[in-house]
Amino acid sequence: MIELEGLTKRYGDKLAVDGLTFTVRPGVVTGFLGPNGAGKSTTMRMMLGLDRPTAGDVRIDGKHYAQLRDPLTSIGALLEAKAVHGGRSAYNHLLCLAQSNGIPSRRVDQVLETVGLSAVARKRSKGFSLGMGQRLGIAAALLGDPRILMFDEPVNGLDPEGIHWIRTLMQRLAAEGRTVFVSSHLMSEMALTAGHLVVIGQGKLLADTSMSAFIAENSRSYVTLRSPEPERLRDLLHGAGMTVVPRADGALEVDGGDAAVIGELAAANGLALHELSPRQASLEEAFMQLTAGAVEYHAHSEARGTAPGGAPAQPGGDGWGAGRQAPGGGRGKRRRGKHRNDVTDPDQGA
Ligand SMILES: Nc1ncnc2c1ncn2[C@@H]1O[C@H](COP(=O)(O)OP(=O)(O)OP(=O)(O)O)[C@@H](O)[C@H]1O
Repeated sequence: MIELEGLTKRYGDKLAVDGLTFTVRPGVVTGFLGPNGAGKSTTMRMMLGLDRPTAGDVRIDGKHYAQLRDPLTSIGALLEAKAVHGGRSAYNHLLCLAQSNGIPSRRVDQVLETVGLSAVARKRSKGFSLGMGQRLGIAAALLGDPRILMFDEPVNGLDPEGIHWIRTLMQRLAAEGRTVFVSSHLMSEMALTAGHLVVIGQGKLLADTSMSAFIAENSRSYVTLRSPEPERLRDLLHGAGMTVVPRADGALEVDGGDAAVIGELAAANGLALHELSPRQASLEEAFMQLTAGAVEYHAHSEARGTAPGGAPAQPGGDGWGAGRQAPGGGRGKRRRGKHRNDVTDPDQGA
């Protein structure tokens, strides 16, 4: 396990990490999410003893990183893909790491095989592509066969095959009962990879929950309907206590009722439906809702006419429809000029 308690890091005036308390557990891939500058890399660096906390504590299986005897056998990490001496071959890079960490040299060939670099093992890593560099970094993380693995943006710059490979590897490592902690900005990828999420914003913990609960709690789900008699349908659903918002394209969006109930109600009242689609919110939509108030660098070119996740905006202006509030107590509303490092796009005249 990785246990953080009140973990805090201050750089001058900047509180980069602000009292984080959470536990990363084995057996599941835990995604670590947050907008740019939220403090993810700083947190990971403190976990690895590369930065000293201003306050609080982080323990790896109950110990501080500095107390681990052969750290690579307890925790493996990919922080920066190309943190490798370019003149060295992949094999020699890994061999040096193995020798300085009491790891048998046969592990070098094993991990090269695992990451698919055996054929280029004797070549200088200077000529490696971004993807090969990522694979070498992952090989180093796996070298000590650690029970805990940590990856900072592992799929950055990878092609679809590489992304798929990393996803499968992480899930396999978690299925073996290891602790897998991974940061990424690729929400669609994270949604496929992680079972648990830790989300931070401006250094503070915003969520520590399962993927499904996170999406359910931080996004709105609704049913989209189309009917040749939209007004009759709207009155019927209103009468049943549902909130109905007509869309500009003629569809109705319904909160507060599930598709089966709506379909049966329409049938019982002789109303034809041309569409009845429950809408499952995406991780990206939920993430944007939760973190909108914690975004440090925020462009002002707001997409007018679409809500996060692509739902058309209502005349109410915030994309959630008149009279409704975004989940999370309205944190989802974008407010101009609230954030310290707001970037104003002069072309937008904001
Ligand atoms: N060495 C440092 N000196 C001063 N400020 C720093 C230093 N390292 C990080 N920061 C600041 O701390 C904050 C958190 O940075 P960090 O890199 O941890 O965020 P992040 O969540 O990893 O961001 P990103 O997603 O953009 O990689 C940022 O405001 C950053 O500018």
